[in-house]
Amino acid sequence: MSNPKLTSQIAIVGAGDVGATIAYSLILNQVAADILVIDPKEEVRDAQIQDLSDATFHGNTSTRVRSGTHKEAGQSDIIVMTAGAKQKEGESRADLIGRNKSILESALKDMKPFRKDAVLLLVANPVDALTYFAQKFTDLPHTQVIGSGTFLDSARLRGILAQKADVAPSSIDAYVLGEHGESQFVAWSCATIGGISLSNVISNLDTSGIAEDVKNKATSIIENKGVTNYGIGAVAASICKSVLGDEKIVRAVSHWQEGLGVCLSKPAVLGRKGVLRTVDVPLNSEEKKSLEKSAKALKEMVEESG
Ligand SMILES: NC(=O)C1=CN([C@@H]2O[C@H](COP(=O)(O)OP(=O)(O)OC[C@H]3O[C@@H](n4cnc5c(N)ncnc54)[C@H](O)[C@@H]3O)[C@@H](O)[C@H]2O)C=CC1
Ligand SMILES: CC(=O)C(=O)O
Repeated sequence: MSNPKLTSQIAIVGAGDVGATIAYSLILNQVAADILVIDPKEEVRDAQIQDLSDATFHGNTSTRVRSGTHKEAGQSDIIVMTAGAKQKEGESRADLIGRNKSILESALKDMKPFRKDAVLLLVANPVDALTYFAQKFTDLPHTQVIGSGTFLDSARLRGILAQKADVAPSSIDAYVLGEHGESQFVAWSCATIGGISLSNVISNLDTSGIAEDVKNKATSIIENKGVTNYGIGAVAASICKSVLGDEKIVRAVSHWQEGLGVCLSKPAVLGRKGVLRTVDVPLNSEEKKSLEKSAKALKEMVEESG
């Protein structure tokens, strides 16, 4: 069935496993009229476009998928940056910074000038550092340059808690905050199920074990299949939908933190202008220290990358 309301254009920069899965999720969820796919590997790009187009011939016939240039990407409503190297076994997200920072800088240079209301969504890793650099490399307002951050980790956390409490994940409000990486932490003190404090619903929760499982989930998937693509596909498409629909949904995404001098994840209200505002959840003193530790780790990562 066609959707006459679809008018927006989303550019997917990087047509590898993650870029293609995000595009697929955008098609299934009928988020945009046009999806531009940009990748210097033309054969891979064109094959992904042909395959993705097959998904638009039944059900969602309103979305067109085509190849584009970096310049065209800069004129899109949303630009999703997945271009870059992914972790090989034994590598951390932080190990990718040198390679992915240069790819980011050259890709963004080729996209200029940006449409004034464009929202730039960083997905490539290390996502918090790349969000910081994308803000430096463009003249877009900081609020329009965001990273998928710990939205994915928070979804993983909700999945575990939902199983333990035997409730739907959507009834759980629980966040992983800070870096999408080693220094992330769970804000246990403000986690709720159906509005009730988590500790009143589930007793004897192994909080440190769960936090470790969430942190290590990507590594264990990558060890066995070489990539994580479906979780981020759903998460990135959901951010795009919230932005284009000006939905004002609250999600933990990476964005500029004035007081800390880095980009990291805190819950934020998402709308057409990107991050409309940060939601400062009340953290206990231990969690406040974890947030500062995460900011320090990210600052060092950014400084060491030159
Ligand atoms: N933020 C998150 O939660 C997640 C982030 N990722 C990250 O996403 C990134 C991409 O992962 P995959 O798609 O699996 O990698 P991939 O290797 O399958 O695809 C990357 C693509 O980027 C392309 N590329 C390189 N330079 C480019 C440029 N200047 N312009 C356009 N395209 C360019 C490559 O040709 C390649 O096709 C990695 O950094 C990975 O760590 C992956 C999963 C989750
Ligand atoms: C690869 C990655 O960042 C993730 O799946 O969380």
